[in-house]
Amino acid sequence: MKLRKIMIIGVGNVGSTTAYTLINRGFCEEIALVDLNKELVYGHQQDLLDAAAYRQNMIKVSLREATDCADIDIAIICVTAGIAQKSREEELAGTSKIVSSIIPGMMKNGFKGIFLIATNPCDAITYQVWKLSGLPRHRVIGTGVWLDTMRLRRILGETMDIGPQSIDAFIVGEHGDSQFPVWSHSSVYGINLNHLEKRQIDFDQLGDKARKMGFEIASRKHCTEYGISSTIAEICQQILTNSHRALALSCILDGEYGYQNVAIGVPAILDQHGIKKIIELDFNDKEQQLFTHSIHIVKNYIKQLP
Ligand SMILES: NC(=O)C1=CN([C@@H]2O[C@H](COP(=O)(O)OP(=O)(O)OC[C@H]3O[C@@H](n4cnc5c(N)ncnc54)[C@H](O)[C@@H]3O)[C@@H](O)[C@H]2O)C=CC1
Ligand SMILES: CC(=O)C(=O)O
Repeated sequence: MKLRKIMIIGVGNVGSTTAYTLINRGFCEEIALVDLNKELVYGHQQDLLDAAAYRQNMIKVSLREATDCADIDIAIICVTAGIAQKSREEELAGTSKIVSSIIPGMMKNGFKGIFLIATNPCDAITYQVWKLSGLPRHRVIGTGVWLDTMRLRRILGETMDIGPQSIDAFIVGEHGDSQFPVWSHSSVYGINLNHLEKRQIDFDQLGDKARKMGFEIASRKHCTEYGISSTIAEICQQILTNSHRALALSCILDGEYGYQNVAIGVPAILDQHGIKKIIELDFNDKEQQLFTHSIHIVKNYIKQLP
């Protein structure tokens, strides 16, 4: 049986918590850590190995260079030169420079897996990794708006006293300020949310709360790590188990929704090869306008890539 191997590039708050989450979920056999800060990454490796010792299955936690990647199934990008404090766009110049210095070397050294990007601004960096890698688009995926979607489901769940897993609401667009919830397609057991709680709930306010949650958290603890790490682990698990589940991810569009040459958050089905199919939603007029606006925002970031 082939061992499943995940590489984490950038082992700071997000990378180290992702490694810990992967260990506790137990569906891969090796987690390869890559970071410029050799002391930090050695410390994380030893601590993570202590945690892995509690598992029934053998999980190797290795230290590697990004170029040592020919046997890796999924490479997670969570590097940064400094995390954003107000808008994810603040990171564009710094993170795109780091990404340019990493991806070509990986491709030269035979990377054959799937890239999963969490680094911000997530959609633009997903596009950059796709361009630099030359991989088919189904093998380059951004975490996109899946975290925002889970935040929305969590907030709705608290308000409606229903478990988040039973709420089929989701967000599309940029992982940033121009994202929006698709209320026209949001339901509980097939009952549209607008019908279910028409008078009691201010849906726009809840959507706004989900959109701002990242900075609500970061303003208090400087970073967000637990939510995104569960998001990353969830996406890896769906890929490595060939689940065919649909999540709202940053995908490279090639004609879907009438756009191409852009990465944006849309629902997509995941299988062992990455994105199997992008689901095209029938937006109402307002949603279509919001989506077009979000596309323009991301395209503007893409123009600024090196
Ligand atoms: N997509 C999402 O929903 C979320 C995205 N993020 C993003 O994730 C990224 C990471 O955030 P944190 O972990 O909090 O930052 P951090 O500063 O704690 O970690 C970044 C790590 O990258 C390493 N690094 C920098 N350049 C490198 C290179 N060339 N090669 C290898 N490692 C390198 C640093 O040494 C550091 O350990 C940021 O872009 C942040 O905005 C964070 C939370 C949620
Ligand atoms: C930092 C970030 O992108 C988030 O927590 O949503």
